[in-house]
Amino acid sequence: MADGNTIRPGLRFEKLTISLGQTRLISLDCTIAPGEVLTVMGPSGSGKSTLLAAITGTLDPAFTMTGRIRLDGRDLSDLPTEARQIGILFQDEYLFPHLSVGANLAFGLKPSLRGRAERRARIEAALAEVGLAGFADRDPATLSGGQRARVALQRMLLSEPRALLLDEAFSKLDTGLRAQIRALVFETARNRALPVLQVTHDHSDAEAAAGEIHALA
Ligand SMILES: Nc1ncnc2c1ncn2[C@@H]1O[C@H](COP(=O)(O)OP(=O)(O)OP(=O)(O)O)[C@@H](O)[C@H]1O
Repeated sequence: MADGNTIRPGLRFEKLTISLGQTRLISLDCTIAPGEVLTVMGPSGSGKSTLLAAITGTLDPAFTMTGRIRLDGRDLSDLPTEARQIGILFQDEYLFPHLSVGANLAFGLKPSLRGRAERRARIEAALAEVGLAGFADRDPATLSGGQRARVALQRMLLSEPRALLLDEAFSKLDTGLRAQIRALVFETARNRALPVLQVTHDHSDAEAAAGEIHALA
């Protein structure tokens, strides 16, 4: 059913509440516009993972959710997880250790993309974009932490997400690398007009995002 909100681009939380029994964990009513970042901070147990689960469609039935989450106007509750077009980066890159870098990136490609040459070209272009041209046949274990982070970013982007979630995505990187990868991720999100929701414990992540901060109690 069309209404004023259905055409609004970005990731929108419409009077979203998530509770566990009588305890209200999340109360959110805002829009993350394309290219903007919302940082969610809060102590352990405050509901950060719960919010991410609600967005990806993996919320445990123990929680009660009211309100809506829309992505580019579409109500996400109508869609299964795999159809939500949400990209996620975690603190671990989750690259498959027994597969080459190129084979890892192939997991990001849409199944509808057929043709070996086209798939190979997409993978090569994704690697070149982050300074890793020629790395397709490398074993992930031979890459530095920063290189692995860039492969994980590109694998996620190959799936053509329409929003990006960062789950403590930079917390395993040391200070210099953290700033570098973080700048790359935020710049990429701006260039691709992706709304970003980042969950972090780190104030430098929040400052670097230069967006709104939502504190959970
Ligand atoms: N499946 C579940 N069933 C019942 N309670 C749960 C379940 N998953 C999480 N919780 C509870 O919900 C609350 C929020 O948990 P959540 O994992 O979202 O916190 P968090 O902010 O991500 O914490 P952390 O920073 O430690 O990862 C906690 O009190 C947790 O114990």
